[in-house]
Amino acid sequence: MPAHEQPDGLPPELLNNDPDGFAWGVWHDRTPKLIAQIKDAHPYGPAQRETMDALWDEISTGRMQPLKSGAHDHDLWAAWGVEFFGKPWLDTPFLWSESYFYRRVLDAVDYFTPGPWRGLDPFEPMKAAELSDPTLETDLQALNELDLLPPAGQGQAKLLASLWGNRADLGFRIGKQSGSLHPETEGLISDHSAQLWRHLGPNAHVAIVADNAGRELLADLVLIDHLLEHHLAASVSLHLKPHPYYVSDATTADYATCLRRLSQTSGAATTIASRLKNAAAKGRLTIDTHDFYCAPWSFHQMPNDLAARIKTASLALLKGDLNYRRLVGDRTWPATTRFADVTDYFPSQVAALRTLKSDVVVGIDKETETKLDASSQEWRTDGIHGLIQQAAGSQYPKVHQPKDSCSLGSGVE
Ligand SMILES: O=P(O)(O)OC[C@@]1(O)O[C@H](CO)[C@@H](O)[C@@H]1O
Repeated sequence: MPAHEQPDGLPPELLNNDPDGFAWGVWHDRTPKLIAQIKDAHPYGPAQRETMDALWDEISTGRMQPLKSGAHDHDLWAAWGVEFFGKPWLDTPFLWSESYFYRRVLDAVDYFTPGPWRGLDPFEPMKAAELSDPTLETDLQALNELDLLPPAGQGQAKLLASLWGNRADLGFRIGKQSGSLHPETEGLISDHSAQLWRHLGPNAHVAIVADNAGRELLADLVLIDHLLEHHLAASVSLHLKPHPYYVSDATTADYATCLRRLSQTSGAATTIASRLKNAAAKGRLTIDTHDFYCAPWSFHQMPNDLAARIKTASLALLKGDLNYRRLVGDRTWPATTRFADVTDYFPSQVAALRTLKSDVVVGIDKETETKLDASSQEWRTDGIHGLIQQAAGSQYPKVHQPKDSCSLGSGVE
């Protein structure tokens, strides 16, 4: 057995404690800046500020603590965190601990606590700033020219816009220069888009598991409209986060805001917004969510009720880096591992649209990997490279089986 493999045949999970790993920078550089930004963004009182500071102390010098005892989901997290609580944050898995960090931020700012701060999205000012960026108007006006292309060309352009919209992730930009943006296909290191389109048609039901609000969600909405308008889908369900997460992840409130923003730009954007509202009114565009979308586990542990809903889709389109980590497992997979091999447990046909922003990647051919490794680029994490991957089917042997689906406790749908 190769040295990097675990006895169960899976490569090890990515942890936080590798100074050369991507997670190291997240905890040492990005997290303190993010905590400072949240404190700056709202007129929080001393208790909330002290809790935020205490969280940073705990992460940087202490051991991971459970949620405060009054939290509605205290018991759930107590069970989920049993093997991690009491350990230094750096010695825990990257996927698990990052998710828990966002849960602790909501605790610190009283997001779930009955009282005046309940429901205030700590990341809202950062999301709003993106939607008021003056360059956004020009980008939305460009939709008018797109209308002049033949439908297939429009579709491909909108698919790529939805992919590259994922570059605009706000959490990722903290502490980084915004990289030079490549138009269209430059930077695309794996492209199964031709295969993806084959799953679509007048009777298709598409589930889009969204990632970020702002520019990315706007691009997703434009793509959804295209699918519905051009008979590439009979219906689309847009899966959003049930509460704020990973800074810019899209919630229902963000969806409503993005639709409003679309309708504020005259021409094609307004037309798209009104078609989408119409599709929503007719039940062709539905919104879905589940607490599991903010749980710290990979999709192998997707609860049965969510899996049953996803299973109705002809194709599930998973957006972004975090959904990719959860789909393939946040592990040290060799980059040449077949995408189909690590995703065939998923309840439906699945495609990933992802800008690479963390260490994990699969489905890259050897030649491409060698070329990228030889370049001076940090191609796995620089937020510039992207992929569109789709498993051709389940003709490959399963590399691993789904684990037992996770329990979300009582009171959760
Ligand atoms: O899912 P997204 O929005 O594309 O990316 C989320 C992300 O920015 O957050 C993590 C770092 O905090 C990384 O996994 C990833 O780069």
